[in-house]
Amino acid sequence: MYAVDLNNVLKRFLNGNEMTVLYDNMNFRVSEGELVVISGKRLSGKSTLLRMIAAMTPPNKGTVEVFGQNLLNIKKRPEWRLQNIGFITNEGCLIPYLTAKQNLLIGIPTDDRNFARKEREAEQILSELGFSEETMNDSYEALTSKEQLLATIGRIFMTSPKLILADEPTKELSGKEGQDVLHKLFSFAKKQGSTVIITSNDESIIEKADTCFLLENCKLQEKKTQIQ
Ligand SMILES: Nc1ncnc2c1ncn2[C@@H]1O[C@H](COP(=O)(O)OP(=O)(O)OP(=O)(O)O)[C@@H](O)[C@H]1O
Repeated sequence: MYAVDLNNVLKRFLNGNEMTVLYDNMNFRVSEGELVVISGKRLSGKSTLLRMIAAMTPPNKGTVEVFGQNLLNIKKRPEWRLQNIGFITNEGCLIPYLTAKQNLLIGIPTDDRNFARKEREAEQILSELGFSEETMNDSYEALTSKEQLLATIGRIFMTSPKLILADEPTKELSGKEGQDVLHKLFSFAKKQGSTVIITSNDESIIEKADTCFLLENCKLQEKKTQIQ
């Protein structure tokens, strides 16, 4: 079974009278535990591909399967997403008015008998990611871009999703900062056996991939990375 399996996918959008075809008869397979980077020009459809894998937008034709499940057959998509997917984007993945720590604890009621243990776990994760007691109790929107990305990664560490999708996560960070943050994410994913699909045109990220694809002319083509 593949982590992700797209078969003969067509995806298009109608904007006014203009039809944009993003993918035509596209196939894409990712094995469990693989680290895949997808690169491509602006507006080639990288973000849409991740959104499709997260069951946020359907294909017009073809099938999208995640861990063997055809996404069209999922009844409760938000629940399915919460259970299976960690999604990192630049648009802010966490709740702005909650603190970094509260964001890690979403879904765990304060009267849950495991709450205190989970709270300690959240503190430990955030502290390992470089948060002080003060910053972990700051509202998410008060954090810097780097801290917001780290908090999102903290949420991923807390929930251990089987599939991690990251849409140009380091776009707002300097090269070195971005690499440090992603290094933490990649080590975690390898340890947990999580599958990672990341969109980026950054060579330093591409060279970490097990497999790299280029999205071009409505298809994904495997691209040799520099170290292969
Ligand atoms: N919901 C939508 N409705 C209409 N058009 C859309 C929708 N979502 C995406 N598009 C169009 O699909 C195209 C690809 O967008 P997408 O954001 O997937 O590309 P991208 O490769 O991630 O771009 P970038 O590198 O700029 O982030 C764009 O032309 C966009 O306008």
